[in-house]
Amino acid sequence: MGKGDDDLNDYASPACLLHEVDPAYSGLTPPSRNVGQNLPEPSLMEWRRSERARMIAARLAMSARTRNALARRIAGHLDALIGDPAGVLVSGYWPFRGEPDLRDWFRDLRERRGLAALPVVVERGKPLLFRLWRKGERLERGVWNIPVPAAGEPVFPRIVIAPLVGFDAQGYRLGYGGGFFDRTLAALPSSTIAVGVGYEMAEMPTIHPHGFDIPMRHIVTENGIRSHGGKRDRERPFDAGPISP
Ligand SMILES: Nc1nc2c(c(=O)[nH]1)N(C=O)[C@@H](CNc1ccc(C(=O)N[C@@H](CCC(=O)O)C(=O)O)cc1)CN2
Ligand SMILES: Nc1ncnc2c1ncn2[C@@H]1O[C@H](COP(=O)(O)OP(=O)(O)OP(=O)(O)O)[C@@H](O)[C@H]1O
Repeated sequence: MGKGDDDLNDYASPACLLHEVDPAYSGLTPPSRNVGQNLPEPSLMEWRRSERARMIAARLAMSARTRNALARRIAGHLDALIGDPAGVLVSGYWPFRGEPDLRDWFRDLRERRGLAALPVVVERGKPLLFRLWRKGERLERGVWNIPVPAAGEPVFPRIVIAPLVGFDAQGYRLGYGGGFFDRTLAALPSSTIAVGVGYEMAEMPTIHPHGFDIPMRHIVTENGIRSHGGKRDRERPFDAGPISP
């Protein structure tokens, strides 16, 4: 995808070498044997760690060209989901470790009078805050070197787009393991619409959700939209209709 006014070019060095770990190395129980069971806490943590490594390695194994093609398809589904973005505040993310690059889509959203925001890590163990991400916004490197708006009052997105490492059939999202989006969604009004975004290959039978894991209202991959907001949505998982403002 193209470079823009707010591009930081060398941001993308991975914050860790997780993607180089061979999942077979961990020797953990395969996920299919654990579906529907309550794993003891330490082994669940270990299992999540190895699943993260496996998922990140798999997406980084795709070429940048393939990832960009998938990101364009994801962007098309986001358009169908959100409809007219005018006046709607949507939080996004600055892509790293092979996440779908939706920066062009966010630029386009702003051109259609939508408002974009980026998450800021305040501190480990605390909710994220969001700052407006306007055209020409000055970005600085935040925690883990992720670019964040350098200044601005906190804003409260109506739609939170959460990049995912894995997702399951219930709409639960596996992230990088900081618990940031769970804490953040718990702190935001319940009217906030959480949209998990990732590649179809990130689907897993279950992430073995904890009590604190908050399911996404929608999961968007290159294949379409899965909605988990209500009974009717669940019956028509690929026909969610636009989100009304
Ligand atoms: N592009 C993008 N930006 C984002 C997120 C995201 O998922 N994607 N976040 C979504 O939350 C927040 C950052 N979350 C992160 C959480 C953990 C690590 C990380 O590197 N963690 C350590 C291990 C941490 C631990 O286990 O305690 C590591 O992998 O080495 C990086 C970012 C805010 N910005
Ligand atoms: N609402 C919460 N309140 C307190 N602790 C939480 C909350 N949500 C998550 N945590 C803590 O965060 C840790 C990581 O959670 P989890 O494995 O779900 O992260 P993740 O969803 O993969 O990461 P992220 O959201 O940062 O991408 C958990 O072990 C838990 O202790």
